Amino acid sequence: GGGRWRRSRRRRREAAAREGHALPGHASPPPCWDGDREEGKSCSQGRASRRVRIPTALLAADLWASRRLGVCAAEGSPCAAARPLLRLVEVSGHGLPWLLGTAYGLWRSGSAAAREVLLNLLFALLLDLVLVAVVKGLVRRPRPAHNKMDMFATISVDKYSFPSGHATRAALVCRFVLHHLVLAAPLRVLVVLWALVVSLSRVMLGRHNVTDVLFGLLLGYALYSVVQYCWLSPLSAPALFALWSH
Ligand SMILES: CC(C)=CCC/C(C)=C/COP(=O)(O)O
Repeated sequence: GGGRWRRSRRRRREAAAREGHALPGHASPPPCWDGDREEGKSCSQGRASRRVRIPTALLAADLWASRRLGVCAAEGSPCAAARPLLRLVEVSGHGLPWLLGTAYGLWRSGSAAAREVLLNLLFALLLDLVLVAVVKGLVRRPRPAHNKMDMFATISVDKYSFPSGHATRAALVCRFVLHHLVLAAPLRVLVVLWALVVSLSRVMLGRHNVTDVLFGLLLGYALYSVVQYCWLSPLSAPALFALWSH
């Protein structure tokens, strides 16, 4: 009796996973993701090379929390009125304004010290873009099903979700600015708040799942340590700095 009940329950769970919906008492069933199919579909239908296995309970909790927090994901969402504001927050953490702004600052900078800091910020931003693109391309986690893909200036790997590029940039820039700029305490708090709001807004806009953002923050935090370790200076990279002396 017990064995048959367990078998039939397992069959129902597998069928639910194939169809991408949850059983009563189970937040979400998918056991893995495959970058070319919507998350929540059975991996038995995907190609082995594209599969990423992660604990089912963690994935289910992640999908459940991300759906609940995606309150500005579309026009009909509970907090749709806040969507335009969050899209402005999105622009504030986008790679393009940061790259262009830093390059412009570098071009206009009058002091050697400012040039050194800006050159390292540019290096950090480029390293971040490459690293995120590589991880997205390897992991191939699809964006949440409730995401509306209306972001500006994306590259091909941006159809993938893990990790959040905005979250890595927010953590990286936050650490960089706090370390290299002399700011009054209220401004330092604002910088940290900006990084947190950019990260939270990724889930609220439906762009990302919670784990994409948490991993992105960790990656950006760690990346800053790499940038500090490889710090470019007139001593370590004389050829680069010689570009400005002519
Ligand atoms: C085109 C350039 C220079 C950068 C792309 C920036 C971008 C669109 C990142 C995606 O961020 P999320 O992974 O947080 O959605």
